[in-house]
Amino acid sequence: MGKFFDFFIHRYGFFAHMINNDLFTTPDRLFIEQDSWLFKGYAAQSTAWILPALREVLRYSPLRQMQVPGGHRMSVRTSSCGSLGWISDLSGYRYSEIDPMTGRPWPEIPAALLDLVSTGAAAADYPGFIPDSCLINCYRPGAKMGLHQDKDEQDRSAPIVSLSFGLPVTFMFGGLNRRDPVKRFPLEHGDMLVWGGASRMVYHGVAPLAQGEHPEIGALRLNLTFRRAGGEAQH
Ligand SMILES: O=C(O)CCC(=O)C(=O)O
Ligand SMILES: [Fe+2]
Repeated sequence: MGKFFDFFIHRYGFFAHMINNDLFTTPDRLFIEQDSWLFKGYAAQSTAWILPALREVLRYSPLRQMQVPGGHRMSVRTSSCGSLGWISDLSGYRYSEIDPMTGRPWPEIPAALLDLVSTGAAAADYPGFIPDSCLINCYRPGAKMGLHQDKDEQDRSAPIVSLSFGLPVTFMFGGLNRRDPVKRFPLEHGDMLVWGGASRMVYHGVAPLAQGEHPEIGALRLNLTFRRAGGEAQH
């Protein structure tokens, strides 16, 4: 009865939450795995302010294809905002306070996005989540991200909150070992995926993006991944 019971408890919890919160655009959250939830269309009605804010961030710290330690470049174009940004180069993966492309600190995470994400995390039972890093991933058709764990963060008690916009993609949600079975489900425009707790270190990735044209975003998928990368002292 485990999952069935869980479903009812969380369903009830969700509606209780909704009464006090009108930010939600869809009245549901879907159980993915222990401590992990999918909120369909959570941010779909917020693109009128999210996209201009993002454009501003990317004017300051542009998208680029980072080099991985093996030498080739990622198919995904990335940038960051927040006090720490995720970077990759020949010497490895890590977080940096400075954008290596501009030599300046990363731009701030727009305040309204912080609010949206903290509210979303709370609805997934992670109250008080304040990310210090937002990785911006931009996929063109064909771009993908292989199965990996997010393990460059110091504070693994915090969840990961991910918002997707534009073209749909197949998300792969595995287990704690690379060979564990992988659940596959679509991430579509406005979806929010929150994972943490017992699932914080799961292997995950996205399948190659299929061709298409999204009415608002064009032939792209944008993914914003909010994390707590530094220790408690980082804000
Ligand atoms: O694009 C996505 O949905 C996943 C991104 C991701 O896993 C990462 O940036 O670490
Ligand atoms: Fe990841």
